[in-house]
Amino acid sequence: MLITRRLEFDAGHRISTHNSQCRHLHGHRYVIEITLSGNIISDEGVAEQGMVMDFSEIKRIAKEVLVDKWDHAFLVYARDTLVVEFLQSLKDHKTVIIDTQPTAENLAIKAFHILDLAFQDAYGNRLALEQVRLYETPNCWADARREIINHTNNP
Ligand SMILES: Nc1nc2c(c(=O)[nH]1)N=C([C@H](O)[C@H](O)COP(=O)(O)OP(=O)(O)OP(=O)(O)O)CN2
Ligand SMILES: [Zn+2]
Repeated sequence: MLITRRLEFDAGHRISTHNSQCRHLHGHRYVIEITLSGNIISDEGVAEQGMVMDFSEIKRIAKEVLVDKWDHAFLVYARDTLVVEFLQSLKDHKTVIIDTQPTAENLAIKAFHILDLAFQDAYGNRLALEQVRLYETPNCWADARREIINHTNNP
C-alpha cells in the first residue's frame, strides 16, 4: 500500500547557470509530496490500526529533518560563490548551501536522501520511502523515485 503526505514551504533560489530568468534571485512556494510504502497495521485496538503510518507522524518527521530547515531559507549552490558570500554577509540569514544547482530535480533527490534516512531511522524495514515529488510551481515538478535514484551517482 502506498500513502502520500503533502507539505508546503517557501524558499528562495536561483539557477546561476540558467540562460534566462531563473538566474535571477527569486522564490517559490514549493510543494513536496512524500510517498511511503508499507503494510496496513491490522493489530486490534492500536492507535495506527488500519493505517500504514499516521499522516501526522509523516508530517512531524518531514518538518523536523527537512521542511523547517528549508522553509524561508535561501537554497544556494555551493559554487555560486557571489551569492554564497553575499548571504553569509547577512547577519543570521537562513541559508542552505547545496552541492548541486537547486533545480527541482536536484532538490527532489536531496530531499529523498534526507527523508529516506529519517524514515529508516524511525521505522527500519517496516516502511520504505518510495518517491518524493517536488513542485517548484503548480506546473513544474520533479519526481525522485527509489528505483531511479538508486541507479544514479547522486549523493
Ligand atoms: N528542468 C527544470 N527546468 C527549470 C527549472 C528546474 O528546476 N528544472 N527551474 C526553472 C526556474 O527556477 C523557474 O522558477 C521556473 O521556470 P518557468 O517554467 O519559467 O516558470 P514560470 O514561473 O515562468 O512558470 P509558468 O507556469 O510559465 O508561469 C526553470 N526551468
Ligand atoms: Zn525558480
